[in-house]
This record gives sequence, C-alpha cells and structure tokens, in this order.
Amino acid sequence: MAVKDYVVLMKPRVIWLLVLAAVAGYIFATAPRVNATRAVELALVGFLSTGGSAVFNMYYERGIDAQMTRTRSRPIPAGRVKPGNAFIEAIALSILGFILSYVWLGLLPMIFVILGWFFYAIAYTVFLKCRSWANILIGGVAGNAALLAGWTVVRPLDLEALLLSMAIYLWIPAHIWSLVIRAKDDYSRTCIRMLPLEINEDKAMILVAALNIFSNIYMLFLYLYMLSNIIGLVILLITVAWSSYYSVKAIIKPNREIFWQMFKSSSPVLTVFLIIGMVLSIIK
Ligand code: HEM
Ligand SMILES: CC(C)=CCC/C(C)=C/CC/C(C)=C/COP(=O)(O)OP(=O)(O)O
Repeated sequence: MAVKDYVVLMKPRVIWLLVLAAVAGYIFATAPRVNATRAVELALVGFLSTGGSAVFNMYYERGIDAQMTRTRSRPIPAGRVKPGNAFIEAIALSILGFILSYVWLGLLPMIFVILGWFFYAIAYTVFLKCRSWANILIGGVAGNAALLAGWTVVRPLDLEALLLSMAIYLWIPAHIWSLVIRAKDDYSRTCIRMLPLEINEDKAMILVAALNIFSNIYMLFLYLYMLSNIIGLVILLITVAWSSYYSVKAIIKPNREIFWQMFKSSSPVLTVFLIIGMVLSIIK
C-alpha cells in the first residue's frame, strides 16, 4: 500500500485552490482581525471535505477513468488501490470533515461544506456528468460553497459574499471545458457529456475563450469594488491582460495551440485574485 496513491485520490491539484478559496472567504469576512487557529481549522476541514468528495468522485468514476488515456493511470483503474478501500477513504474523510466543520466552525459553515460536497460528489458526479452538458454549471456551485463555508465562519451570508464566490463559479467551466477541448478524443470514448463535445470545435473554443474574458473582467471589477491598492491592481491587471490576450487571439483564430496557451495563462488569474485580496484585506 502506497500512501501516495491515497493522496492522489484526493485530487490535490483540484482541491488546493478550493481550500485557498475557503480561507480567502474567511479572511475577506474577518480582516483585518484574523484568528490564525480558526484559519488553520478551516483549511483542515476544507482539505478533508473537498478531498473526501474528490476520492468519492475517483471511486464512482473508476470505470470512466479506465477508458481515458488522461485518467487511466489513476490509482483505482491502474489497480493500485481497491475500489472498496477508496470508498472507505472517501466516507471517512468526508464524515470527519463534516463533524469537525460543526465542532470547530459552527452550523452555517457545516451546511456549506455539506452543500459543496453534495454538488460535486452527487449532483455532478452521480447524476449529471453522463446526462447533461450543463453538468459543470451545476457542479461549479461546489466552488461557491467552498468560499461561503469560510465566509460564514464569522458573518452571515450576504450579497458581497455571493458576488465574491461567483468569481470561482465563473472561472470553473472555462477551466474544465478547456481540458475537454484538449482531451476531446479521450472524452468521446466515454459517456461524459460536455459542451465542447456537443457543438462544433471552433464554436466551442470561441465560447470558452469569451467566458474566460468575462471571468477575468468580473474579477477585475470585483477587485475595484472591494479594494483600492494600486500595486495589487497592477499585478492583477498584468495576469488578466496576459490571459485575455490569448483569449482574444483564440476568438479571432481558434486553434488548439493558442487555446492551450489561453488555458495555461488563465489558470493563475483566480489564484492571484484570491491571494492579493487576502493579503490586502489583512494589511489595509
Ligand atoms: C477551483 C479550482 C480548480 C478546479 C475545480 C480544477 C479542476 C481541474 C481538473 C478536474 C483537472 C483535470 C484533472 C487533473 O489533471 O488532476 C485540472 C487540471 C489542471 N489544472 Fe485545474 N482546477 C482548479 C484549480 C487550478 C489552478 C489554480 C491552476 C493553476 C494555477 C490549475 C491548473 C491546472 C493544470 C495545469 C491542469 C493540468 C492540465 C493537463 O495537463 O491535463 N487548476 N484542473
Ligand atoms: C466545499 C466542498 C466540499 C466542495 C467540493 C469541491 C470540489 C472538489 C469541486 C470540484 C469542481 C469540479 C466540478 C471539478 C470537475 O472535475 P472532474 O471530476 O470532472 O475531473 P476529472 O475528469 O479529472 O475526474
């Protein structure tokens, strides 16, 4: 038994930003006074519950993962972890995350943790992934929930919190549909339904690039609404301009190469937005 395989099942690449979003939600709501213990507790709860939902996804989709080159070498399809063990890991991490969210953080954060889990593990993975191309538009709500779980540790749900969480929601579909465009042949071998598999490839690239620009502009406006620091603005502007440049190029002349550059340049925008936002809320 290799511990590494059980960590890989938690999809570290996917969940780290969701943990960051939860901590950012808490810091936006509480700054400049930040309780470090609370932040660590939240990060741990986020790690357990998002990790638990990701392991459940890996367990449930083991058959699909075996059909795609991109996912074939994951621990379950490659035979390194037994499905039953993954299922136990998923349930153990998730239940522990739910209990600790209540004990450490309270009822409202626990509700958002459970909602996020449900939207990703059940609504997206079990019910929608093979049924509707709009699956990610529902599954993406898990992203809102992560930030809101952090926010509601100290403040009730309000419009500002919802607007902030929408930065994650708007960013997720472009990220996922970009991966689908890149691995289209892989996805076509499975029952998975995604927008780029249902419409003409050029049209899909234009739509995803346009969504990416929209998500960039949204973050820029949110920053201007929330913060006024000029250095933060310049850093965010550089990442937004870099990613929007490739998006515009992808719209003018859609092709897979430019498109992949757009994906790579747009992935850090949300990270930069959250980190700058957190730092500035603390020092302002
Ligand atoms: C809300 C947070 C995120 C979600 C839901 C998400 C989702 C995903 C998923 C499902 C995959 C494919 C599975 C995998 O390769 O593990 C993936 C791959 C990837 N993601 Fe993300 N991701 C998130 C955050 C990020 C961030 C912040 C970055 C970069 C700063 C990033 C960059 C990448 C890259 C480079 C890949 C690999 C693409 C490839 O070579 O196939 N992601 N993401
Ligand atoms: C608060 C809380 C507990 C939130 C759960 C957060 C979570 C893990 C959200 C994932 C978002 C998502 C729909 C990813 C799609 O990956 P995919 O499953 O389609 O990726 P794959 O094809 O690589 O398996």
